[in-house]
Amino acid sequence: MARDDSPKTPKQSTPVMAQFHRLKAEAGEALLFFRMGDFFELFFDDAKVAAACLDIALTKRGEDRGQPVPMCGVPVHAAEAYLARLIKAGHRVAIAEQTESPAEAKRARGSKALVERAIIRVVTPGTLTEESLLDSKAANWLAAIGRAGDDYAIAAADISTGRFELIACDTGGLPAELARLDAAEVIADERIAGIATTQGAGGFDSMEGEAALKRRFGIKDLAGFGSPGRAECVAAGGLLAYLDATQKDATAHLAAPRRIERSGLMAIDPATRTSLELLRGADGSPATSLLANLDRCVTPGGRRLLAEDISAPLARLDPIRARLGLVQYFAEDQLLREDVRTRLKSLPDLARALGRLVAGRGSPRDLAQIRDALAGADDLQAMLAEGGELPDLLASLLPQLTGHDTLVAELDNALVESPPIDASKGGYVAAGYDEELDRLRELASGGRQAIAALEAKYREATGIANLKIKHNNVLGYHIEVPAKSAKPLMAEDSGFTHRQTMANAVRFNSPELHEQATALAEAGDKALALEATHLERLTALVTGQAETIARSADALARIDVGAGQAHRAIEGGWTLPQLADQPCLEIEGGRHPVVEAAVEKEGERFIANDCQLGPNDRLWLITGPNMGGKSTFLRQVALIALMAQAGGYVPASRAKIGLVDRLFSRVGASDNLARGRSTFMVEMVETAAILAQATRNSLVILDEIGRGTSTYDGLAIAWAVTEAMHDDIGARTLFATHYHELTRLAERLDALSLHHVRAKEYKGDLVLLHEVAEGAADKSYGIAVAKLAGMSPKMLARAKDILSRLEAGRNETGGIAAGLDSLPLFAATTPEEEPSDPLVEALADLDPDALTPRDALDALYRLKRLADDR
Ligand SMILES: Nc1ncnc2c1ncn2[C@@H]1O[C@H](COP(=O)(O)OP(=O)(O)OP(=O)(O)O)[C@@H](O)[C@H]1O
Repeated sequence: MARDDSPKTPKQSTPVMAQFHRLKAEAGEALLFFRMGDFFELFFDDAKVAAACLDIALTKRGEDRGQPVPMCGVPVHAAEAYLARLIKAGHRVAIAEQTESPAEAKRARGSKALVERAIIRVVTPGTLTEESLLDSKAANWLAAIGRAGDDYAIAAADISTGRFELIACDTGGLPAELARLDAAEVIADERIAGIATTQGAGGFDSMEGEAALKRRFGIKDLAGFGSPGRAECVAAGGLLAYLDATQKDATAHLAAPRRIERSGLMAIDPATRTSLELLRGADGSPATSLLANLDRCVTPGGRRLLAEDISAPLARLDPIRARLGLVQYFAEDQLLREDVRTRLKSLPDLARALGRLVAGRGSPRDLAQIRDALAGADDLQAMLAEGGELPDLLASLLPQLTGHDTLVAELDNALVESPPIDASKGGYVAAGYDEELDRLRELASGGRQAIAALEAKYREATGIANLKIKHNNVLGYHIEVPAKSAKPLMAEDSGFTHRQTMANAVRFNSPELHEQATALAEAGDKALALEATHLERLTALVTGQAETIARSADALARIDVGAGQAHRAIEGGWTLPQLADQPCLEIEGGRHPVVEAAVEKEGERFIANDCQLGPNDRLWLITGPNMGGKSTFLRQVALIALMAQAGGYVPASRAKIGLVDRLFSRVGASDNLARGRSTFMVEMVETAAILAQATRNSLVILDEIGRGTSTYDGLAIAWAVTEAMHDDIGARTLFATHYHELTRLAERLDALSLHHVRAKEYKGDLVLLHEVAEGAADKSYGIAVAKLAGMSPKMLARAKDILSRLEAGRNETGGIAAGLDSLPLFAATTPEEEPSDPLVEALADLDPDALTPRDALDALYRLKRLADDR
């Protein structure tokens, strides 16, 4: 007999396993959390994956179709923490809940009935709303990519706050837009080269998308949304279908879509974002980013908005000036600024509380957060309105902070001061709000008193001093006495009914207790049910005003960013930038905020530098020793332009920024981490992208491009890139290089000028001055930097020897650029300081006629030592 036919290994699954298989088929690739009582269980491969990821025990649960069933589980009350880890590790999780209680199942379908289960939600990285799963400082975008012919578009939603954006772009623009959003999850229904996406849930169709948008927002025509194009409708269709598929019956919170006009924003590609360390430092940590350095916001909403401002600086004068006007208003009035910040600090996260309520996952505490935040917004409005002449942006924000008086009053009357997150135990509706509820609560509390009185009465009647009335989930209320005193109560006519005998105690019931307990439970149940209806009604009241509440949340966030930026500007002694619409860039006393903070922490001073780029001098070629500060200078110029266009003050004593349409920052191969492709290849691809996209109005930072290949190839590429940048593109460009040969380009290219970071040798040691000066560097000081780094004297001596041979060879042949023309190397420059030679200096200092024989011998030893040092 074949093994499968044995009665012990039935081919059919048990009913519960059959139910599991059905739900697992529905969940697809998502891990299935299968609710069984107090646990979410995972089976088969899901169990293996989850056990490994969560570091929990993998067990077995009998057999299914002849095969053992691997299983692991997490307790329901702690599920959120486990979910967080699975989501972080990139998994999606389908939650299958029991949709009826075991008692209901029995009542409906008999004693052996299986409890109904259904997937109530698929938790994915882009569709989170729970506070504990989200980063309060960052938006949480789900992005869907749509395509119609050659046009692409992104539909992006952050359902934790209800933001919804439609962005039209070409394939080339996709990575930049996704990088701006820093999306938690990207879905598509086809593969898109270079972008990691997961499969959506269908709906990627322009007609379907249009219909879904109309249905969702109850409109007849999309003209009100700025008539999104076909690709945008495809993307929106995919996004809405995915939200429906993951949220099931709950509706995700979405405001009307905002079409993002990319021309209104400074374009910044992913490589530039990484290189400028906007949201994460080079070590990947947010703590060392530009954002962390700038962030003085006091609300989570403000922090999220600042991150967006930094990720998407503006490229139009008026809106930038509006933001700057707000910052200036707060910068110039310290008392007002502090008052605003103190008030904001105490406010809850309005946008996210609203997101949870609209998504159907709201709690009584979320309602109280709405109440407190809206009341605070109203007070803030009243205070700010007294301020006389207001900057335009603030004047337009103030009305958005008010208008919720009735709602606030209702929530105020209805809720206790600090209601719980868990609604199941009640206690969140305030006393005095509902007479019926008060009556039921009184009954319940009267019942508890009556039970306490009963306990006293029984003690007295039985003479058992430690008789107790207790409560548990199995027996409900019962009387418990020590085993040794139980005998009289066991008698037929004692008035007590025996329920349970334990090792040390015996439990009883009595008709009186039963009656009181039933009354108590009924009153309690009714009170709970009544509170639940209030919760539902109040939630509906709030979600009915979701749009205006979301607007209040946005206004609070903008005010927080304005005041926070002002605070940071005052702290750092920053300046209000001037914006212009010609391609100029004038920075006096510019600083790199993050490096400055790091340098100051070490007790040193950061050296401020100027930069002047304009039509006649738009390409700076910067040379100088390693560690001299070239990269810092380049990045600080880029950051100042970015911070100004994000609408904030800048770390400089004066700054005039001609609007930058696109910002590029590239770091040479050897400074970059390998990302699968050869680093040199990455560098070339990225440089090609700059040459293809940069315009006259762009700002380009090139840091040692061309270094990752052979010297000749590298120089040739750097040379050609510089020429193309100068002649064809005309973007404002800063190019740091170690190829001193490039400085010869200054002879031919009118708008190119030479600069260097200063250094000098003092008594054989290199001193880095971190000062940017005109002209090219006199030499590269590589060996001196190696000495600073602690390389051994023997190694250094050998390197010096090799260097002098190489240089001799170069002089004979005319150097590596000999073939280009007959100009001598570094012809454009006059070295600022002759390199000093300690041996020559010591010799020059000697006056042989004035020496005693003893001095002469000492001098000889000294000279010998200096010669050895060389
Ligand atoms: N303006 C400045 N004032 C004070 N210290 C500075 C300044 N600029 C840079 N530094 C310090 O010098 C270090 C090196 O700077 P940076 O990386 O910009 O040099 P670099 O010239 O680009 O070097 P490399 O060519 O090796 O990449 C910084 O980490 C910082 O500590």
